[in-house]
Amino acid sequence: MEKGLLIVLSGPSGVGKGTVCAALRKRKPELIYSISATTRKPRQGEADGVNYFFKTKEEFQKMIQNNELLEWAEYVGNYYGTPIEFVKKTIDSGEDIILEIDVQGALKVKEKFPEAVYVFLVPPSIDELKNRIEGRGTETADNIKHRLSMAQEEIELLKHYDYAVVNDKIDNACSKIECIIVAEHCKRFRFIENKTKEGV
Ligand SMILES: Nc1ncnc2c1ncn2[C@@H]1O[C@H](COP(=O)(O)OP(=O)(O)OP(=O)(O)O)[C@@H](O)[C@H]1O
Ligand SMILES: Nc1nc2c(ncn2[C@@H]2O[C@H](COP(=O)(O)O)[C@@H](O)[C@H]2O)c(=O)[nH]1
Repeated sequence: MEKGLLIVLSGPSGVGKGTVCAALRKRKPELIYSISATTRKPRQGEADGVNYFFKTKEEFQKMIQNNELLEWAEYVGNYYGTPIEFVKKTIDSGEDIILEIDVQGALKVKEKFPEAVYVFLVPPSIDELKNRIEGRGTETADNIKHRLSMAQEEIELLKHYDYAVVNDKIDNACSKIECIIVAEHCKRFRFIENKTKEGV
């Protein structure tokens, strides 16, 4: 059976990754979303097991020690990581899964899964990124400053990605990601062709 795609979506904080994923969920309900573990405190309206698995630092360290994470990173004073079991199970069953993670984490995934699909969500401008993260109203002024300074460094790592999608309008960004998924499935013919040649 053909394996599912592992799609890694990154981009600076506030660019709209969560918003675009929420819209994609409605447009493409068959796509599976990985739920990350984090030591960050839940924001208003966030629920354990829905937005994140909220962990203490000790619980998170245990997950690292037990090799339960595909990747993990420290971001603005908190830990974030992707539980590996669910990702493996999903792709092995032939379903596509999307990881919404930061750039450091994405580059770690790339070391283990170079064949995954790496998509960078780009803000229309730095001013708009600032407006969005401020407008969301979830972070303190200091935290926003830190996130925006990370954004400058993260955008320089765009060259490691397969695709750049500008999140100007949510529908445009979703359409482009849907096109990428279709294209990547069509590209898998190379893999099938090689297997046929090898007589597998
Ligand atoms: N295309 C868009 N146009 C205008 N506003 C947008 C757009 N996409 C997202 N936003 C707004 O920008 C803010 C940040 O979006 P969101 O929380 O999805 O970002 P994020 O990249 O997931 O951030 P983080 O990495 O911090 O979780 C939200 O208030 C959201 O409503
Ligand atoms: N490396 C990882 N980064 C992750 C993961 N889950 C989320 N994130 C990223 O962290 C920042 C901050 O998120 P926030 O919810 O506090 O705003 C953002 O860029 C997320 O995409 C993960 O499992 N690994």
